[in-house]
Amino acid sequence: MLEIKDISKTYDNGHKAIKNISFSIADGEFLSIIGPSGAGKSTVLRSINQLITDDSGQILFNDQDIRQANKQQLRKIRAQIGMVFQNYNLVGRLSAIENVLHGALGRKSTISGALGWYTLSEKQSAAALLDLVGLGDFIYTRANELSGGQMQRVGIARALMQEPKIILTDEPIASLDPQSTTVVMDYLKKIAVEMNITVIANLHQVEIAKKYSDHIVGINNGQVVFNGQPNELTPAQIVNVYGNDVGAIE
Ligand SMILES: Nc1ncnc2c1ncn2[C@@H]1O[C@H](COP(=O)(O)OP(=O)(O)OP(=O)(O)O)[C@@H](O)[C@H]1O
Repeated sequence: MLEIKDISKTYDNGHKAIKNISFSIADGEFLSIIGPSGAGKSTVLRSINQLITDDSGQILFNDQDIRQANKQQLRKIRAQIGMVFQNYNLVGRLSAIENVLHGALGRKSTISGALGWYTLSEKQSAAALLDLVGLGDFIYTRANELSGGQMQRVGIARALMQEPKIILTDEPIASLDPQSTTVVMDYLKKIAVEMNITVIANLHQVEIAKKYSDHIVGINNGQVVFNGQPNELTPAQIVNVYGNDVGAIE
């Protein structure tokens, strides 16, 4: 269970990016954050694993306030939060399985991680995760020889290698064609449903958010203007979230 309580963030240039944001997320829930460009979606996501520090509020992860965690506690919390990136963040010259194994680094000693020493069981897990995302035939393919959709599935397998409780993903499908979008979203959904991993995704396309989410939070100008189930997101609510940024709605 993750509870975001009243978080606000003003960047160093004085811009108030988010204001008193609150919402909560149940375990295994697929939550989408929607809103126009610049609304504050990435700021919220970055707050959750404290890539930026908020000015005020609480972020409770299983009742522990992430904002109050010391370095060691934060490392433990971050180990439970996997990230899936818009631009995949893979090492192109390394194979799919080597990229997935990088997901285990947080649990290894610095030396064995730096030397790329992985146990047989870690290698077996990485191969099984690639199989899970439909890439069993591409284990030894170099990442830069994969399609965008396949690279994103490697990114998902790498996040899973971390054995996370939560996956955070900022625009995971922004660089993908419609067919790859469906495949990647289907796998993210499967992870939430079958592995009970909470998925929090910033999404630009409302229809995709409605199709895949259990719960949607709409942000406009740094504030929550919608917090509910997809079927509660009526056309009027969508206008409320996007204002005049109609292009984003389609
Ligand atoms: N490091 C920063 N310093 C100053 N202002 C920032 C910084 N990062 C973001 N902002 C500003 O804060 C606001 C919210 O940004 P954020 O990236 O969270 O929005 P977003 O909803 O994710 O937008 P997009 O959909 O375009 O990615 C924007 O006005 C942005 O310009």
